[in-house]
Amino acid sequence: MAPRVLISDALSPAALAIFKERGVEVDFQPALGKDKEKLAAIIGDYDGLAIRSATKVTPKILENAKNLKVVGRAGIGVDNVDIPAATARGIIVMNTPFGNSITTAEHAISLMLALARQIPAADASTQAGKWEKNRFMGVEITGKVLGVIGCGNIGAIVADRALGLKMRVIAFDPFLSAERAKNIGVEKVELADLLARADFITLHTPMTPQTKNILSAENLAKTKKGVRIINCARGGLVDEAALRAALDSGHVAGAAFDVFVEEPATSNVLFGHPNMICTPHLGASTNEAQENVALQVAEQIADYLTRGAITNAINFPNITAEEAPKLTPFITLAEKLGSFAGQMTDVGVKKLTITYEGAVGELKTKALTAAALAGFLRPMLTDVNVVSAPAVARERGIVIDETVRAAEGDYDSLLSLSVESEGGVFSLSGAVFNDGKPRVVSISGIRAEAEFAPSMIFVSNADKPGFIGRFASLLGEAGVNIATFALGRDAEGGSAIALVAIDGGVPEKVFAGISELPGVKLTRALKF
Ligand SMILES: NC(=O)C1=CN([C@@H]2O[C@H](COP(=O)(O)OP(=O)(O)OC[C@H]3O[C@@H](n4cnc5c(N)ncnc54)[C@H](O)[C@@H]3O)[C@@H](O)[C@H]2O)C=CC1
Ligand SMILES: O=C(O)CCC(=O)C(=O)O
Repeated sequence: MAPRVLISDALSPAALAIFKERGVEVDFQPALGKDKEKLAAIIGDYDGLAIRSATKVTPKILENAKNLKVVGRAGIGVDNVDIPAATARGIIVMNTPFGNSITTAEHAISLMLALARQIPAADASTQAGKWEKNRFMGVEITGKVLGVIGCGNIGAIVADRALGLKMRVIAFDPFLSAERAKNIGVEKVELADLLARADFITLHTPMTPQTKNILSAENLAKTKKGVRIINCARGGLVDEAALRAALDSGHVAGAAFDVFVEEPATSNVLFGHPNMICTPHLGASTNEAQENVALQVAEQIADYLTRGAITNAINFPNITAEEAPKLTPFITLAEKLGSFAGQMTDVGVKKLTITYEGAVGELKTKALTAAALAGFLRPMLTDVNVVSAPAVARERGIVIDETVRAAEGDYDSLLSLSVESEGGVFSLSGAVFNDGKPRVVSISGIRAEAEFAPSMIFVSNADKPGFIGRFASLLGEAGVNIATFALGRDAEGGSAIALVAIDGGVPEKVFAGISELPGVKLTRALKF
């Protein structure tokens, strides 16, 4: 059945064509994002959801999203998606990090120029027939200092355009390297320096606990008198009430905001001030940017739903369409080894060590580790998948150790798992054979090669004559058909293992009988 995607925001129709071309069924309901109840009622029917900023992907929506595999944000900020809740449900969240950056940077520059020359107020006055030539004295921007707070994609484009306008650009961004600052022609400064020196301040950070109210009353007081402030990033980076007071006192000469603490902003403490310019979150609103992000999000969602490729996911590593087929057998192997280890573990888990030997170490090991964790946790928890497993393991205090090393043994690629629990250590290794099928190749350090089968019995026993015969007869007498039988031992008369694939399940009585066979140390019925 073709995957189904719902577009619940005003996305460019360009997205529809992409989905259709890629064999994805699509429902375009651009007003639905604003109707939480209706969205919650129908979201269960879809595999993918494409949004802009009006749709709020809340835990309540996600609870109803029984089939949802991916949320794609046609834009940058994903603060309208509850990422932890989506991750916990195994839903990939993607954005389109570059498609609207130029457009948003241009909006910031437009607002800066509009502020410098009071264009909106001058326009209103002129069209009202007032011709107030003396009222609108502006400031020149050439030679002025622009302080950029947050110099990532958009901040760097704003800096580039401002340098073209002959401004001097200083930037505060703790994650901006000195080399990158040099390359883009900005002076990297501390926040206090920026506040003291900037004639214009423009904000381009995400909203985080560190950036919330980064322009607080205290920091606004440290700015140069007559500073002008532009916010095209997120409402709440500037304390709105404190800014209103600073505008009223004349300390801040003007401000231009595209974003507000509460959106849609139909009333706001900043509204009505003569030196305030406001736009309704228009940063990304150009035909070019909307076409870019719509095409990109549709490609990304379709790629994931039809080919397993992951691009620009916030909560999972990227996997290209070329990598996906190479990775798939190892994902299966990692999941099966994890599941085997999970079914062998019934006491508190302390640590999981995953070792990649040889060529497999060059693949996306983060994705493989996530698959192994999902397999491992699934016997203990329902509803865990490769997206949610790392977060679930972290939540449970399980230490994850990932090691990559060169091939040492007989396999080009070997994946090993070792579980340290209150009951001791259990380890196993596996490989993908030339037929593309994953096999377990050793258990607790004992070599035994076996394909995974839906129903298996694992036995660890003392290597004594007669055990195999008794074990096989017990199964035979109970009418349990053996499909494959793998054996191994560490030394003659030492420890031995048997991994047996059977047709159908293991009756409870048979299982109890195996446990009672002489020499049996441990037995488990396994399902894959
Ligand atoms: N108004 C609109 O319509 C649009 C708004 N945006 C918003 O613009 C903002 C920037 O987007 P991008 O440049 O694409 O993001 P980005 O991730 O490329 O850049 C953000 C920068 O902020 C820096 N940063 C993080 N914490 C910081 C801190 N405590 N102090 C100073 N800098 C810090 C990061 O190091 C990074 O360089 C985002 O909030 C995004 O949601 C993006 C597109 C459209
Ligand atoms: O989709 C929009 O209009 C808003 C864009 C935005 O804020 C973002 O991409 O972060």
